[in-house]
Amino acid sequence: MCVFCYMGSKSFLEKVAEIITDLKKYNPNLIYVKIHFYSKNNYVYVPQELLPLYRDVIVPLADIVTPNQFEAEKLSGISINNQDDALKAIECLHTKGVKVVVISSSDIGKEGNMLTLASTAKNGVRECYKIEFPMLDGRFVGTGDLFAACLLGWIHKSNSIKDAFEKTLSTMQSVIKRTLEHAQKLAGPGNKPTPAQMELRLVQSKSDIENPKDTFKAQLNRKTLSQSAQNQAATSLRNQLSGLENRHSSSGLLLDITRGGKRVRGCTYAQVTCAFILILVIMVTSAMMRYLERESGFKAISTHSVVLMHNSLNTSRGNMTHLSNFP
Ligand SMILES: Nc1ncnc2c1ncn2[C@@H]1O[C@H](COP(=O)(O)OP(=O)(O)O)[C@@H](O)[C@H]1O
Ligand SMILES: Cc1ncc(COP(=O)(O)O)c(C=O)c1O
Repeated sequence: MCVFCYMGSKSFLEKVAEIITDLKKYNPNLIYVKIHFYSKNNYVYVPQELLPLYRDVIVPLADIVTPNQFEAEKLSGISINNQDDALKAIECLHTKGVKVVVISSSDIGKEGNMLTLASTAKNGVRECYKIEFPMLDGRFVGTGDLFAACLLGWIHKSNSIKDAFEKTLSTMQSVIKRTLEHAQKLAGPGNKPTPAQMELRLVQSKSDIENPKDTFKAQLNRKTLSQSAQNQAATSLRNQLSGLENRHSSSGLLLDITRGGKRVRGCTYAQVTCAFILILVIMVTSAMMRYLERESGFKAISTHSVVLMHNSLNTSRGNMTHLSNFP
């Protein structure tokens, strides 16, 4: 497993992409998690010009991403104002190839609440859960990191997104409540805690991290994608398919047969066309034979066989036939 978060420079990011690609080649089971990277509370950590690199190179390499609402908007280009928008943004990230998309926080729930969404994509099937809870009054640092770490740990242990999501939320809320209570005690009545006083009470929350309480139940999101989102998803799919066609036409291949990601056989357009013409010629010749036999009383016989070799198509065998005059 491999987790990356904040990277502030283009060359670092490019190197990360290179390393992940290499590591995945050696170990296809490697899980690469892209956690939040960009911003919090509308504050942007990384240079704006890195966004295209994150969006187009880094995210497609990731198995799991855990953006907050603002980052999900930036990565998908979709402004998230309600659950339908959130589903569109999630769909967009899935179509980039990400298997698990979790929006770690958003303000699209009920007034005063935070809403989180966790979605998986397996064989084209989407499973999306949501959990809503009250937003506490305070700015916390490191919550995105803790969220991603807990989620990854539980996905690894239980292999169920629902279970991992519920346990993660339970830990988060325990840690945050403990942190806020402690910070308010330190600050004194009526005072706003300082950022230092708001430092997450991680060590004190060891048991809540190891054994989360059974406090949160994730609801299956029964809301289906709106027509526009479906169209958008279909467009992405079409784009993907056209990308596939381009790849084939650029390699001159019509058909690729792959095993373990490696092309084991391929046919060019020319090869497939030749095969079709040959089949057509054989069918027409044989129909002519039958017709001439019927009309003339002659007998058509096959005198020899010719083996037609076609380099990358399977070897095919066809009969060359001619007419013999029998008394
Ligand atoms: N103000 C808050 N009130 C309640 N929970 C919070 C609050 N801020 C963060 N959290 C918890 O932390 C998790 C991650 O928070 P988020 O704000 O998405 O992190 P980041 O923006 O750092 O990626 C949320 O799912 C939530 O459980
Ligand atoms: C520069 C920087 N600031 C703050 C954070 C903490 O981020 P968050 O509060 O979103 O977990 C990180 C974590 O990656 C970071 O790299």
